Amino acid sequence: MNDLESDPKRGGLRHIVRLGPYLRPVRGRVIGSGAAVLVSMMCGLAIPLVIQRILDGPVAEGDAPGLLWPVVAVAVLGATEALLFFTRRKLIAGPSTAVEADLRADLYAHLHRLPIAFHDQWQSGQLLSRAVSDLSTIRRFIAFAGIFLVVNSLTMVIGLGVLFFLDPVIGAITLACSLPLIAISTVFESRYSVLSRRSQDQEGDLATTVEESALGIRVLKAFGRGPELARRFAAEARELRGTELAKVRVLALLWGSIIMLPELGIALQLLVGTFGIANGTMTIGTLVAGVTIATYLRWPVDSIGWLLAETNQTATAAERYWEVRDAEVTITDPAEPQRLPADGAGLLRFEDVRFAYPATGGERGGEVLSGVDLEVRPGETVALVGPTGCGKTTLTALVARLADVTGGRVTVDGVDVRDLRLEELRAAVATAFEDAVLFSASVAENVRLGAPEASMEDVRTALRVAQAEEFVDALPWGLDTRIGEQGLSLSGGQRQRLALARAVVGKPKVLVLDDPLSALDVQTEAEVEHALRSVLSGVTALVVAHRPSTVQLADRVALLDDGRITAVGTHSELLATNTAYRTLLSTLDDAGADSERTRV
Ligand SMILES: Nc1ncnc2c1ncn2[C@@H]1O[C@H](COP(=O)(O)OP(=O)(O)OP(=O)(O)O)[C@@H](O)[C@H]1O
Repeated sequence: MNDLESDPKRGGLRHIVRLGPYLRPVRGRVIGSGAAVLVSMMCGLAIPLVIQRILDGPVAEGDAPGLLWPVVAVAVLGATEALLFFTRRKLIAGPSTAVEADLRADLYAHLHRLPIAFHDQWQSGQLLSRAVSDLSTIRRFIAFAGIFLVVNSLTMVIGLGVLFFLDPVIGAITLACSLPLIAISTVFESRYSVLSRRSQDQEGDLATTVEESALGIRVLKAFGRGPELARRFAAEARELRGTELAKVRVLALLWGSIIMLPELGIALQLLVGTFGIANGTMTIGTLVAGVTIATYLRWPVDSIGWLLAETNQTATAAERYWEVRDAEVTITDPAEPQRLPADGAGLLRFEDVRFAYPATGGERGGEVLSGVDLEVRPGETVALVGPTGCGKTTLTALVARLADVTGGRVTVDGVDVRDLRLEELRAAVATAFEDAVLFSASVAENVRLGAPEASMEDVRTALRVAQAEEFVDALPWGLDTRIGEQGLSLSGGQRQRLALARAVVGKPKVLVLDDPLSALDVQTEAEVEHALRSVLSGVTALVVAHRPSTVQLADRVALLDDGRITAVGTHSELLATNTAYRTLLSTLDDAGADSERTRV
């Protein structure tokens, strides 16, 4: 999902308006903060009017004692202005960060609910930049740009009104110089919004590159691909720089016009005012007050373009945020959930199961599974074998509903997995993957991800089953040892055994293992499988097998080929009767032997 450029005509503001429900709980403080800054600006506007009175009154008449109250008024107005500015900051800091935190928490929770298919299609860097920099942009808008856009517009209107009241000519000159600014800002806004979206997407791409390089650092180092990646990164960074420079050019053009026009206006006011004073149609106080107000209005007028740019950037950030939040959660609890039978022993069945990946890049995804029928009886271990890419992993993902069948059904104890609440299904079915991902947490916390309520005794039993207790006890803090990002400080075999412990800790009825033993040496693999069998004798297990040794430990073997189960039987039956199985096994043999040689 890259380089989506927003169409300015689509009305980016609606993406900001959709943030409304998040602002509702803090609206009192947001409005209070806006009111504080508006009153503070009004105090600033009032000061030139008092100055007018001073110049045309006590100063013109040489009345020194008459200066006292106007001077006190200026001091009080100045102090109030400063105090209210401070109040604005204090009022808005809490709400803006609270909204940012709520948006971020909801995004994170939504990411967890979204199906694997969503995560397959989105780069993690794009998600990261939306969760971090786009939300910071939204926070800045709530705390600053949003409020000032309203307050500065109001100040402009009120200030112009005061100028017209003071002297219609001075008012008209200021208005004439402000109107072109609004036109220029509108043109600038549409150009800036396209650039702003582009730069935010490019930032996401950069984040993806950094993240993938950090995760794959071993591969990159082993293949000596660091310099090439660095060149690619530099090219991406240059592209982002180009977009940022284009943004600066648009801003520079805008600022040029913004600075020039008000200066021109002040020059004209001085000219007209000097003639007015000479003709006796204007007082010195009125001219000074008019020029001071026009100068005071420069910030509200000047800032409009910049505030519109911030609004644009926020609209883009909000659009990017909602793109993720609007992604459909396709795997949900059923409307009328069923329960698993209390006396169910864990019968797993695939009935005419079909599956096709969603279409990507305009191409329709072909069917990977086209009518799979398979029964794994309670307590039985079935090994799933088949040529590479035939759909073994895909089939295992359907049991715990990491993806949903596109035809047929998967049942556990006779209940369609789609009729179960996800929580109940995932407590009954545990999955361990080929890639043993561990999290930055203690050993115990990593194992407990499989069953958060598990007692310390349950954790120990699971570790024992997975032949992991011994090495965990040898770690510096035993079960409390924090393991590094993705458990990188552990060996591949240790990580696999912890992943196995995590799968069995909840005592599931059905265990789905997607070749989780691939990183173990033959002896440890046999120990783990032996322990798994003896301790969890009541578990139904479907194991994707890439090694003959794994196949031999299963009660039966199912051969998946061309989207269907083409043979089921014991290892020796299939060996004796099925040519395709014999051929496949000889390739597995070779692969197994190769991997053993690699280890030696
Ligand atoms: N997320 C995905 N989107 C589209 N196609 C996919 C996706 N994941 C897998 N496939 C395709 O589906 C087919 C089956 O993949 P799967 O990983 O299930 O095979 P496998 O039998 O487990 O392979 P292996 O033995 O190599 O692990 C392959 O052609 C693969 O390219």
